[in-house]
Amino acid sequence: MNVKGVDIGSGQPKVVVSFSNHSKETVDEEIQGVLDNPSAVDVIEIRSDAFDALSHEAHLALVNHIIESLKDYPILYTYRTQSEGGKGQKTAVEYESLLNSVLDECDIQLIDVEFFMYEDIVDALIEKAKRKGVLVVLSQHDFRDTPDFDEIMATYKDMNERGGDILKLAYNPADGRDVLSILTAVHDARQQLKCQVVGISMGELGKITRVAGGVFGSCLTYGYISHKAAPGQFHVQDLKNNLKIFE
Ligand SMILES: O=C1C[C@@](O)(C(=O)O)C[C@@H](O)[C@@H]1O
Repeated sequence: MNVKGVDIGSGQPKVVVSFSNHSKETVDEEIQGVLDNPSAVDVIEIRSDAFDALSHEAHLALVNHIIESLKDYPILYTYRTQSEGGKGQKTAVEYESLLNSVLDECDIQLIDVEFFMYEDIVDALIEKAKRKGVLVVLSQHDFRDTPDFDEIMATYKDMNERGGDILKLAYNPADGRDVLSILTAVHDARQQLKCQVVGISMGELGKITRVAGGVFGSCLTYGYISHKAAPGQFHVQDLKNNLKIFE
């Protein structure tokens, strides 16, 4: 899948930088960080749950400011709710309405939709994104546990059936076996499903999934420039350097 010249799903996993700690000033710092490291970044993730204090208009204006400043990069819009480990406190109805406005008013290429949101909301957002030509990253996160292998596979399969373009699961491992479970599930999902997949094991224990995930079939890996968006993330420059080992 080619998005603004970035071929997601071929070659090494593409490096997504998460912009996750926002005021207008920190956004500008992060934008500058990308401009200073242009080859370390493939995709920009706007973690807009950090904008909760802003009005609806100011939120959209800040999203558009980032898009305008980084025109050459594919943009992934993500509003991560508190129940999935983000800062977002919006209700399901507010979540749907915000994502609808972003699809209408912002020039994004990818949108993250939380898979375990109400079914009708997820279906409506997928349908609208497809109409607009925006790729859907269906996601699930658990910052406490890793489900067992069969449950992880079942989630990938359900996400595939519901029409996600990229299926992304991120879990917290208790031990090395949990890390292996997600990597094995990434491998098997990639073999069995038509979709692109991402599997992340968070924290120190899971760091290997961020650099070696591509060996098993992960198409994206998330890093940071100024603030980690999740435990275990690498700076994007370190990610790119480490990915070279697997070329
Ligand atoms: O879902 C993901 C992955 C992530 O949680 C990580 O573990 O790197 C970071 C988030 O910003 C992103 O939306």
